[in-house]
Amino acid sequence: MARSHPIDHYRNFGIMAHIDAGKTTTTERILYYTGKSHKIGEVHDGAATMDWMTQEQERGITITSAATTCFWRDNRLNIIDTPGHVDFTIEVERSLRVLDGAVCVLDGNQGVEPQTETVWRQADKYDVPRIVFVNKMDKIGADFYRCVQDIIDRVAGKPVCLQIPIGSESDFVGVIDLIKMKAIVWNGEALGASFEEKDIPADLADKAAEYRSKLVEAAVEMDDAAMEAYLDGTEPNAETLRKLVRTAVQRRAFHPVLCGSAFKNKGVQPLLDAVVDFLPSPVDRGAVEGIDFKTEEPTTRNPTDEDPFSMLAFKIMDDPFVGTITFCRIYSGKVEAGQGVINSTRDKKERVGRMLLMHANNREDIKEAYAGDIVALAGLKDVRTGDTLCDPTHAVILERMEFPEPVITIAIEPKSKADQEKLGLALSKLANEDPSFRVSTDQESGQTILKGMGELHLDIKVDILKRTYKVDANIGAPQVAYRETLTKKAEIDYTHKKQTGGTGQFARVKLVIEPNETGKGFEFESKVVGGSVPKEYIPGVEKGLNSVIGSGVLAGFPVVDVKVTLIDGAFHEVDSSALAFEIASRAALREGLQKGGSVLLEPIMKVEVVTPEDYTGSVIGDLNSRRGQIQGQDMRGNAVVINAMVPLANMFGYVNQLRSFSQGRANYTMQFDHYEQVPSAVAAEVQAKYA
Ligand SMILES: Nc1nc2c(ncn2[C@@H]2O[C@H](COP(=O)(O)OP(=O)(O)OP(=O)(O)O)[C@@H](O)[C@H]2O)c(=O)[nH]1
Repeated sequence: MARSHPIDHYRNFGIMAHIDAGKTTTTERILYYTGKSHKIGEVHDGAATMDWMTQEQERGITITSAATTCFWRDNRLNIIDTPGHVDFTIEVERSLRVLDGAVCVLDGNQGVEPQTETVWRQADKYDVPRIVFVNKMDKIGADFYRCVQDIIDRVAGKPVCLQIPIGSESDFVGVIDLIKMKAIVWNGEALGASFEEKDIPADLADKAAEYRSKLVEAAVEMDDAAMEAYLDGTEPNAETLRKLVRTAVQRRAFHPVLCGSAFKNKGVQPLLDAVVDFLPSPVDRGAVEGIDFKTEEPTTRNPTDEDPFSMLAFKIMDDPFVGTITFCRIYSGKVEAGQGVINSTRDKKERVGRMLLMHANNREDIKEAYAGDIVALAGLKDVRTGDTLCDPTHAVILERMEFPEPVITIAIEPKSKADQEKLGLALSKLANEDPSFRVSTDQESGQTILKGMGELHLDIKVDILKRTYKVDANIGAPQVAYRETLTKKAEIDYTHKKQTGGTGQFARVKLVIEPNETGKGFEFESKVVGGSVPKEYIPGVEKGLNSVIGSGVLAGFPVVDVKVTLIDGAFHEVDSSALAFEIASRAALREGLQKGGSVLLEPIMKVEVVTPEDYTGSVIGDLNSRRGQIQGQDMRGNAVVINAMVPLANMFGYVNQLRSFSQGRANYTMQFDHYEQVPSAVAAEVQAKYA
């Protein structure tokens, strides 16, 4: 079997928008018009096909990112759903990496909203070519031209109109296509309403001419010959004009703007045309960079079927019908169901079992997939988001991923035995889907601890546990993941002796406890000679030490970067046991940590605030009051980017505070940077709270 479409007929693109701008509705209409989704689910009925999970519908944000395949004008479109919330930067960034272009949907009444700013700037960061769709032109207060101006004012974009609207609000009937210089008018508002090409209405002739010149002038900049011809009085024809606009989008020279009303079924077909005409194919995006698995040298993979097979897993989801599915983008080569591949990121063999193509309402089993495809794989063993799967004989690692340390924790306590079982299952699935989410057990209390990157991140996981997995549980308040370490060397000689009838307990250990290199964690070594502590008791010693390492002496936080050496000890023929050595070592280490000047460490976050200039002063003042250290300040487009290091403990509730003093226009992202000693005044407070 051969590929269905040549790779330059592929468009892997995302739709990005502020909440409620109409991303879901637009996607639904695209799926309808491309003929794959025949039953349309309105968002307000809660039946939309892209929003898979109840949590998303209720919160009105799209958390998961799914990919859907459809076809338009003999092109193969893969729509990659992009989430947009600040706490999900990993998912946003992951999906931005695998898509070649994007459609930015604006609410025609609201223009560029705060979240549009966020996603726009993220797309800038990843250099994603994009076109703009001004939606909701039928809505009261819709103003196309204000939206265009907004793109300049708010995000320093370079809008160039390819269409202007005919009518507005309830009189919105269609658009003028400035490339063809024709009116496109829809016959009614019904789904699937037909449309006709007409002459431009007389009252819009001047406006159309004005915007047409702006378009042509911007377009001819892309090509010397076209520019020369234009200066000599010849405008490019429609085909040339489209090519020039395509070049402009690929070079990020400007952002073409279209308009319509997804809800009233107007403007969606021309939007699809624009996706095909202007957004890049995988070929336009060129070779992808990677690292050769064997030589560790930089290498590349070309977007062709002839190059060795490689693909990147960008999203793992739990599907009620087929179990775990892994969404992958194939960058080079081809792959068949049943083929053996290597997960080069983890150096593990895998077999490609079932391969699925996801459409909006159905899934199709496929036997082969090719460069450019986005496929869903069922039944992979151990693949995480960001892993590369490839040809074992030409292995490559496409991306080395580093996930930020999860630094917020909450405790979760299932209410019954049945809940405990459900919880265990659910948590292992969630942890596989999202590498920034981790689970551990508190050794002291036996509680299950969830770790994540932010308050909302964990909030949503808890929501999923309760709703999707029906786990009934008590949830603790979110806490900072503090750590403890020691500052100086200590030597402890400890004897555990107990004599109460029958056999007694006896164990003596001599430990050297010292700071270890940062990042080395806990290390233990036994240097005992001459059998003063017999070998069979060493596991007891280690067990005792580990129990303290999990929960330090200051406030019960894990102890890091400590080296413990057993240098000597003593035992008793009858009274010694592994248990006695465990007890002795435990007590010895606790004493050592006290003597070794234990301190608390706290996570310091690298915070990036992007704000309109007006709020720069307030942002900086506020960060200072949060014990933040400003690292620098820069311009990105017309926004100010402020970088700071701030203790996580002082970042709770930041999102609301920032929104309130910037009218919702400033945004931030943060990620863990390093651990640092808590200043003593603050440490006393923390200890009082947790000890
Ligand atoms: N008047 C009007 N309403 C629209 C249009 N498109 C979408 N809507 C409505 O706007 C609301 C939000 O639309 P969605 O498609 O859910 O927006 P979204 O961007 O996907 O929102 P999230 O999934 O919450 O991020 C819904 O009530 C839609 O019916 C439009 O063209 N005109």
